[in-house]
Amino acid sequence: MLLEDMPPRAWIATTLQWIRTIALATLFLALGQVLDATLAQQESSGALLLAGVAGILAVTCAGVAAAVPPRLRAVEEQRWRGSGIRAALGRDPAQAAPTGAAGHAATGGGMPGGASGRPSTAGGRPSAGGRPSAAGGRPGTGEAELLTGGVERIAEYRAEFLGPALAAFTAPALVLLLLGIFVDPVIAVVLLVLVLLVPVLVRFFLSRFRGPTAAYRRLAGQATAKFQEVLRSLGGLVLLGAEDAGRRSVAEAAAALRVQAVALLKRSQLMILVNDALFSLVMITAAVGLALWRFDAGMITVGGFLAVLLLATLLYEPIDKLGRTFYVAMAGRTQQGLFTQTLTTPEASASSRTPPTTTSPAVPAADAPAAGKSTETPTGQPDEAAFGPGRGSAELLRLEDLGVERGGRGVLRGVTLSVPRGAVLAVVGPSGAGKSTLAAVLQGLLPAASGQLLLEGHPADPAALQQAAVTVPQKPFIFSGTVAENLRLARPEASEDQLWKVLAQARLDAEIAAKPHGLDTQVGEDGGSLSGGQIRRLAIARALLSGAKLLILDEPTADLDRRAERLVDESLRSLAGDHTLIIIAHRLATTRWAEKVLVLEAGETAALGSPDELLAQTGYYAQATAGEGEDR
Ligand SMILES: Nc1ncnc2c1ncn2[C@@H]1O[C@H](COP(=O)(O)OP(=O)(O)OP(=O)(O)O)[C@@H](O)[C@H]1O
Repeated sequence: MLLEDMPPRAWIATTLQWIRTIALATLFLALGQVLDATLAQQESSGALLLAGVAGILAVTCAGVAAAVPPRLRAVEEQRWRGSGIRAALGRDPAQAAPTGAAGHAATGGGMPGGASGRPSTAGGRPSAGGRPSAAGGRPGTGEAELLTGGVERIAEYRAEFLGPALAAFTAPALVLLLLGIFVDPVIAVVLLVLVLLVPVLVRFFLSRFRGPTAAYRRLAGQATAKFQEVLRSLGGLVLLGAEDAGRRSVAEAAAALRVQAVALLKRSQLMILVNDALFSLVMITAAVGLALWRFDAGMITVGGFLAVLLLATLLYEPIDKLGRTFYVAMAGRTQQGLFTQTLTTPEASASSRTPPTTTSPAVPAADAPAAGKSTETPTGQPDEAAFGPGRGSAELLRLEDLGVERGGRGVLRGVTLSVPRGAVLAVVGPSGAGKSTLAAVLQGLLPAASGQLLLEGHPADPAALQQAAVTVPQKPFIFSGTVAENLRLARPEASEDQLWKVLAQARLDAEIAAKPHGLDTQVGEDGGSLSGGQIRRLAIARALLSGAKLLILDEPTADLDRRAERLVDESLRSLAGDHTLIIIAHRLATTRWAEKVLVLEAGETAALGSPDELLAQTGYYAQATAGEGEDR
């Protein structure tokens, strides 16, 4: 089981450690020979040379072997995280875990804290809530936890524990073999018996830890579940003025976890102490006793005696390794099992968004009216809801007398609006007018306190809204991977053609094509190698790839220079007609091409009309637009 988890490159570290062990053993044997030769007043330069070469080889191998695991860890971390994100967002069970770990879901691993320690039931890790919302098509909070801390532990286990541990556990065989051949087979056999007792002792100690580890994991699961629960119901808690109760319950769960963590740490310290004191003592005492006995019997020389003592220190390596890293192993293997299990369940594998076809737009909108071709009669009357053709198959969203409360206060009141498919609606208004609140309601993140919100003619529940809408935030989430990987967050199975298609729609294709690595260009941490405008357009492309029916853009041109703003604008304009866009805007320049502009003031509809109509009036829109003109 250990071997199947080992990444191929971990063998480099293992092999180097083996060479180091042989080199060290050779050094110790050579030192014994030097001692014998010196005592006998004989030539010892050959043995000295051998000792020198072996010493240098041992140091070199140890140095290189130590450098491999951290690098491998970074690679493993990226691989598992990427795979997890793709699986979580793409619901592709086949991709859920990188190769080499598929079998662990079923077994939960043979280490403590595996199957028994997995708090997936009885108040443990919140399986339902923590799952990716299949409807939402995004990873759930439980998975977010796995994709962050969990992945780190898996990478640590696979890259930094397995290779060195295998080397450490096999080292005694090499040492005893050399001891048997070059010093004394009897001592080698007796020490072998002692070394073989190590696995028994290891099992014993690990079994002592199963209980506390399981308890710790159960409490950790409960604390996480509590935290997720409070987060999920935060809106409700705030509305009810019950934030303190939520805070208290999280604090209680965290306190219980802290107590258990301290207990676990105490036991861990005890284990390391017992390790160091007992096992090293036993091994060295046994080696000294055996060497004395064989020396008395005239079976070994003084140099052989020295070699036995020195070689005995190498026998202690497996226990030493275990004492230092067994936590890494336990946590990593458990997380690996959880990871594989969580991301390969059929529940998590149901894709709910309609994939785009190569012949249709990424967001199908067969009945969408062309941009600027609304049949609407211009109006500046607030509550007429006269945007789009009204009820009917072409209507994507309808808000009827919608009211929203935050902090016990009505922050949106009586908003009535119809948004047809393919329409472009800009929402503007002074700070605090309720623009973000409206966006949150349309994404299913805030409930309506009164009135109705209809999606395609049906009352919209939060899950349906989360499914239908994708938001491009002001600061889009871009992770350090390639352009293609960032796009495929939204649709892991997307073909290169589909990626190029959405990049073209977002007016980013030419810039990506001009880069030497094209779609495989690394975007850097937080998209550091891309400009602000490119990040915005990449996020727009990703939103398009998701196939969501509604794109909500939060200040799409905020903080951009004029050229970048123009490119983002162009990209959005090209989507009009085929995609339904709602643009939350402070900068009114970005709204000039919208079909309709909803002006919110103090939570109410102050005006609704085309930009030209609103400019002809004397309200907020005309004033703020004039103000912007002066600023520029
Ligand atoms: N979490 C919250 N709890 C209570 N009230 C809130 C909360 N968030 C916003 N509000 C209030 O709701 C009202 C509308 O805020 P909202 O953020 O929707 O306005 P906005 O038009 O988006 O403003 P801005 O342009 O500054 O982002 C404001 O009065 C604000 O104080």
